Amino acid sequence: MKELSIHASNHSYKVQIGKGLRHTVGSMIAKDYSHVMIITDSQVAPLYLEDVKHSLTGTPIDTVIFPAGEQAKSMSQYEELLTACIENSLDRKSLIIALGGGVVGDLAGFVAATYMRGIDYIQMPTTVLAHDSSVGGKVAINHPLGKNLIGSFHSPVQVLYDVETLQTLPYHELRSGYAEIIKHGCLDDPDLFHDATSRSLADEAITEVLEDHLLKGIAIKASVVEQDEKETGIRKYLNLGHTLGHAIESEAGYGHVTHGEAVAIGLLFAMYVSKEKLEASMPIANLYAWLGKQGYPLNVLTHLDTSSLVDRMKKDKKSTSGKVNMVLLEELGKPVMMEVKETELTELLNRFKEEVMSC
Ligand SMILES: NC(=O)c1ccc[n+]([C@@H]2O[C@H](COP(=O)([O-])OP(=O)(O)OC[C@H]3O[C@@H](n4cnc5c(N)ncnc54)[C@H](O)[C@@H]3O)[C@@H](O)[C@H]2O)c1
Ligand SMILES: O=C(O)C(=O)C[C@@H](O)[C@H](O)[C@H](O)COP(=O)(O)O
Ligand SMILES: [Zn+2]
Repeated sequence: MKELSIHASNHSYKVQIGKGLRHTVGSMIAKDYSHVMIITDSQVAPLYLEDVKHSLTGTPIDTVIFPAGEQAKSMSQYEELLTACIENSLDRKSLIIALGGGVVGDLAGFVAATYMRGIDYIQMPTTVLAHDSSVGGKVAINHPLGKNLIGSFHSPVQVLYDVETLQTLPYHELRSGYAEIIKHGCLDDPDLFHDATSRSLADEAITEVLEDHLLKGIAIKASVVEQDEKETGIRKYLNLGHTLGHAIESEAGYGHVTHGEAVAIGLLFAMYVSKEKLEASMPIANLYAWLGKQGYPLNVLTHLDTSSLVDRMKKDKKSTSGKVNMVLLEELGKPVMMEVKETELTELLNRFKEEVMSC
């Protein structure tokens, strides 16, 4: 098992990564709790819920299963989960376990952040993408007008990543999660970027390097969130590719394009803007070709209206007074924040659609 410690403002927590951890959760939890509520989704539950439940002995356990998918990060689903907490008499000494991908982590984490003004929760990620979402304490639900607009910072008390669960992950979800690995490579590890984008994700051999890529991604994320937990400075860099990515997700309708698929297009756009505004040398053609070969749905952008996307980008959490701030790259491994004016953004997005996305 691999382990690293993250120092959050209120507490430190361990990220433990290994095979079969779902069978030993009970003995790995550091504290006694009055109640444990496992929150998971309808696809993960039949695969792993019993294993986790079985490992927890001696504490009353409740389980809540919600329909899988991005649409669950909604007000109505959030309210249902809070109702389940109240009906099951969870108290301030209770623990929530978020068993699943980023949707479960963000939603259950937001419930934990707000129920009785905040109770403990453990992240048990089961997707590649959740190497990112389970670390750092950002929890949120979506609003029809924008991604993750309702949320909080609430760090987990532990992250238990059973990488054996990734064996059942469908290929398109593995691919989706790789967008965040590539993002972490762009931000702080060009070798990781080059290594990941020189492989075929459909190849069986990816499982041999996957754990290494996940560990590298987690280490980069951990280092950033330790330095800037509440995103007043360098944490904004973790949003590389998300200014357009989030706009695509909400404009297309949550769940029509996965988070990772949208971020992949957003990464290409961030590279394009970096090339145009900073004269940065960016591997745009290589990344575009690699994403296409892996089957990322790159054509979704052509069906989305530029001015609607720009309006959505103006509502991004990094924007101030409607001014869009994007994370750009001076070179791979060197992120920088930059304001992009509305007219320029519209022009760049139109040119990006024509020059890059219609090849
Ligand atoms: N909080 C953060 O820092 C952060 C970071 C990145 C992304 N996110 C959020 O994460 C979400 C995306 O997460 P995701 O891609 O994990 O999506 P997800 O949680 O919807 O999981 C993707 C699909 O895979 C299924 N699944 C999960 N684990 C499985 C397994 N082991 N085997 C088979 N099927 C499995 C799920 O049921 C779902 O259908 C987005 O809402 C995004 O905004 C948050
Ligand atoms: O942890 C962060 O900070 C990130 O930006 C990581 C992103 O991959 C993630 O999608 C995050 O949820 C986006 O945050 P948001 O503040 O733009 O909603
Ligand atoms: Zn993301």
